Amino acid sequence: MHEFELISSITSDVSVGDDVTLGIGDDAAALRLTGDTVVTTDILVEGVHFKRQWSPARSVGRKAIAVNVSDVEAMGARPSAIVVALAFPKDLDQVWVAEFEAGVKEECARAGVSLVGGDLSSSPTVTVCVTAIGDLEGRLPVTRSGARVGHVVAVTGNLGWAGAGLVTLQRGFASPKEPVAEQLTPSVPYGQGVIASDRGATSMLDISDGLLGDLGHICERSGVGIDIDTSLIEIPDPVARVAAATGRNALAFVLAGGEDHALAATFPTEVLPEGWRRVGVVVSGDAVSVDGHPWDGAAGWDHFA
Ligand SMILES: Nc1ncnc2c1ncn2[C@@H]1O[C@H](COP(=O)(O)OP(=O)(O)OP(=O)(O)O)[C@@H](O)[C@H]1O
Ligand SMILES: Cc1ncc(C[n+]2csc(CCOP(=O)(O)O)c2C)c(N)n1
Ligand SMILES: [Mg+2]
Repeated sequence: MHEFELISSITSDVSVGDDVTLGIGDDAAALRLTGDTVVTTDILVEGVHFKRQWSPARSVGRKAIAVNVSDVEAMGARPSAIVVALAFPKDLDQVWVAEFEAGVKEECARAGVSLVGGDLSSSPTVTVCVTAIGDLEGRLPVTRSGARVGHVVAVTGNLGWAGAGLVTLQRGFASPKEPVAEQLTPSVPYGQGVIASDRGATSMLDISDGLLGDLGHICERSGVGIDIDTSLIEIPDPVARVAAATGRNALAFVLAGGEDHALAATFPTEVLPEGWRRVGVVVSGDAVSVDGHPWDGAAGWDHFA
């Protein structure tokens, strides 16, 4: 199949939301948003973020959308639109590309975003770059810099699952299935970003590199410390099972495992929105601690370490 046939087959059945005034098919799309626009991009590279032996194409397509929309959620914006650039080897099976695009559309529907454009190229390995756009709808962005001493630190979504899934896959296993599924496609708590913003969240981010590492960004930008109270941390059963089977520390998966794309935020009061759970408190200082002590385990993911 040639490039333009491929584009037609990908874009023939795309439906869009009311904020799209011009969808796929021209040099650019047009959107009519009601407030300030948030824009974010994240890249997925074969061998770095996924392996084709581990991930069905559909999961890669879904993950590419999920990890980007979670950044829009983390700003307290309503996810609006997505563009997807895909580069892949010339000899890649066309079914792979079709399934990837099906995954993109499936996750767009789950996230409530419109696919409004993209790009295709050939490349030695599969690379996906997505840009996501969100509408603040009159709200202020929830940044990383608004945490103040005494605020409650809370999370919504899964923690530890994707990291446990990665270790499972690295050891050559495909089960337990739930953590593996979360590694292949994180379940982002869609809708919670706007809810947190409306409930007064003072800072927020999505957890891509591990809870402690990412909360460190809030500490740095807000000029505070954060203390995590491990008595408040639940260890999900499948995560505990992977830890036991691999001789690892289950708490380390939850605190330092990456790629769950849960949301973490600080709130000025104890009363949290439904679905959020308290994990700690903002303290004076400049770093994240665990039960009052520095964490001596591995920090979060670093692409260039
Ligand atoms: N190559 C780049 N050029 C310009 N800005 C960049 C570049 N890479 C990252 N940034 C910006 O730096 C900030 C932090 O980016 P980073 O990728 O660490 O955060 P993230 O996207 O939330 O996390 P993750 O990539 O782990 O999901 C963001 O504002 C991002 O737009
Ligand atoms: C094949 C394979 N090897 C390793 C990993 C683990 N991994 C890759 S990127 C990342 C952090 C988030 O990335 P980013 O900061 O780019 O969002 C993690 C934990 C994986 N998913 N697949
Ligand atoms: Mg990024």
